[in-house]
Amino acid sequence: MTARTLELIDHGRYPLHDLASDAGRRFVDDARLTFSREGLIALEGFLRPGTTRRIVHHALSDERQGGHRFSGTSDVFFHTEAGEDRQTGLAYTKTDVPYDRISPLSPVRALYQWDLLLDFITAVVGGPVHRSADPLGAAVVQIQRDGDQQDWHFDISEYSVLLHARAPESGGVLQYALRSRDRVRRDPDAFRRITAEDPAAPLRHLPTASGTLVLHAGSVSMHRVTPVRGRTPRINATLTFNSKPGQTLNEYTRRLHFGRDH
Ligand SMILES: O=C(O)CCC(=O)C(=O)O
Ligand SMILES: [Fe+2]
Repeated sequence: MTARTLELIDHGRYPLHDLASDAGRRFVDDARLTFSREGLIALEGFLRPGTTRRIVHHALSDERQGGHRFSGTSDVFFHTEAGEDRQTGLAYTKTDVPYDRISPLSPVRALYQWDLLLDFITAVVGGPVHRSADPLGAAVVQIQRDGDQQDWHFDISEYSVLLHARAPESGGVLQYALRSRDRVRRDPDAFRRITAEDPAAPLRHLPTASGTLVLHAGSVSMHRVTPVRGRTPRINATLTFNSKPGQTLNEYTRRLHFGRDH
């Protein structure tokens, strides 16, 4: 299983099986530095082309059989802050395939269950991480078509790995405000500046590129996905992790994104 999972990635460039070697240590040191400076790392060409093709194939058939079309608004904190329901006011759309509807044959499942990926994340974030225990949101495949977008939010999970499988013709950029949670919670003006893309509160941008693995700390950096444009859908998988075992989403978020609670 592990040997075969290794073949899903470019392990010559990204030696997840050999982190104790000189090359492995250099790779982790670089990733750790970038993660602490930028709040995320993006490993281009991490997935082999055959892997992204298989993710796309399963995403499109899983979408037909178990995809949930979301259309609406949400609280940027997903109800994790008592007494808060902070909305940008934007109605947005996207389609999610929840974990229990992702094909067992999709590489997304093999990669989520792969212990070497867990070891790599642990090394980069500097402490043990665990897979989510959420039956629906632990790992999600997202399909975004022309006009779809995800509004500003903070993730409930501490860490997300994003697997970019297909890039759209344009749009579909991950924008984030580095370590903005405390600022946004305390200061409505900070929130307004970020969502208005005020140059005084500079945002970081990450376009979608097929094959890239992104690791980000989405619970502390407010982020969104800009509107996708064109006929090619954006296809992305989100795998979630926490420093504590047994963590889940909440009912609000499950109902919002999957239309059901279990
Ligand atoms: O699709 C992405 O790049 C990010 C999605 C996201 O923010 C999320 O699933 O919470
Ligand atoms: Fe997110």
